[in-house]
Amino acid sequence: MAKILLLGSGELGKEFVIAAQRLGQTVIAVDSYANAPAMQVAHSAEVINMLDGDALDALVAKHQPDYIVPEIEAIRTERFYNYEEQGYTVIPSAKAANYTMNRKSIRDLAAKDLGLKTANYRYAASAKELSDAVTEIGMPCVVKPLMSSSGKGQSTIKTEADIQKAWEYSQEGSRGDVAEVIVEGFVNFNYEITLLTVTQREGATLFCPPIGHRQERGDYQESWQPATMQSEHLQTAQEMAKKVTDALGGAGIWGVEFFISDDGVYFSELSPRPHDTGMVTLGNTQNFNEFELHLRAVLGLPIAEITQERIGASAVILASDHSDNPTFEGISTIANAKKSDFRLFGKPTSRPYRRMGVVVTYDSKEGDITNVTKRAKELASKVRVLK
Ligand SMILES: Nc1ncnc2c1ncn2[C@@H]1O[C@H](COP(=O)(O)OP(=O)(O)OP(=O)(O)O)[C@@H](O)[C@H]1O
Ligand SMILES: NCC(=O)N[C@@H]1O[C@H](COP(=O)([O-])[O-])[C@@H](O)[C@H]1O
Ligand SMILES: [Mg+2]
Repeated sequence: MAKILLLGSGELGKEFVIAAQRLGQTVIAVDSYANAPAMQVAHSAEVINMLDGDALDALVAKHQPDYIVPEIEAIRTERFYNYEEQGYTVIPSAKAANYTMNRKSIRDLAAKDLGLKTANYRYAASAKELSDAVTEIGMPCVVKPLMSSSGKGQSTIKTEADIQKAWEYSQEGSRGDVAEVIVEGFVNFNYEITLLTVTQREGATLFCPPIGHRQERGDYQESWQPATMQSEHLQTAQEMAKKVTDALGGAGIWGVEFFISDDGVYFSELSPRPHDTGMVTLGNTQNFNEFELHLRAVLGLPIAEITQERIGASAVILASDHSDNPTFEGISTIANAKKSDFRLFGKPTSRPYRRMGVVVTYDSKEGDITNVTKRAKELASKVRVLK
């Protein structure tokens, strides 16, 4: 029986804990607030500021876990290297968690060291530097805090007048203690995908069928699996995913994000953990969902194969207001729909655009992916989060 210290307890952690419970593992769920989704299904919970290295050290010393499993990016990941030296196993590895929490480390690794094709980019640490970077990159361009996720602090600059706003917005959305931003040339892609990639302690790197998705405000709205794509683009994406996960090292599932445009496949970024767009696998589109695959990789259990069992889609249920007691309207309507299912995450509070639940739809492999995606979107739109 392994003891897992889960650092971050949102919806992705919750499904991971459920997978771990099914295999009889013990999980301590950690986050910065009480009653977070994964805490509701774990053996025990801890509330700490995970950016506080000393608090993190104390927690690891107290629980002496077999596996440290980061679920969010905003963690004092520099300490992970010490834990590895002390003999702890960090998932997928200290380097992976540390590099991916900062867009600068992962982008320089991918573009400079590994030579992967990415958008043009610059960094900026002030409004003035941002203005200079925009001149070099050209408009439109995308600005993101070096430390943020789910599109927080992200905006697109289309005209000179947007520059100051983009800087201010980036500073509001930045997590952690870094003010710097990345400025990326806007990639005019035809579509974007997440390639769920599984690395194992022993055994080959495995790939899930590609997931297509649509984003708004830098945050995912719908995802579908499989994404229709040319086999040569898929092969290029798989090669790039293998290169970057090999360089970061360790075992686990990764969500590797790509843009596919007329001039080929661009690497965007990757999560060293289950990916939000991968919630589509909760519709049993595969023999193992992304959380079960992550768990197997964490525990070092072999994965004989990953197979697509049916097609599916997911669509998010977002809040529109602040509330300390959010409730839902329209649940019986979506419960009544065929070939679909849903999750409500149990987040104790809501805020505008906070993801509170997800709808999944599915069909047989002969079904129509556009139709399945349309159904997911329509069902999700029937739910309202009330304050
Ligand atoms: N350079 C770019 N050109 C065009 N679109 C972009 C670019 N960078 C980001 N986007 C759009 O914004 C979305 C979010 O960007 P990104 O994945 O970098 O943000 P994030 O905050 O890390 O999101 P998450 O944590 O959900 O993965 C992308 O999926 C894409 O739709
Ligand atoms: N794109 C990353 C992502 O989807 N992460 C998921 O969102 C949670 C935070 O949600 P919150 O901001 O609503 O607390 C995280 O804990 C993780 O499960
Ligand atoms: Mg992303």
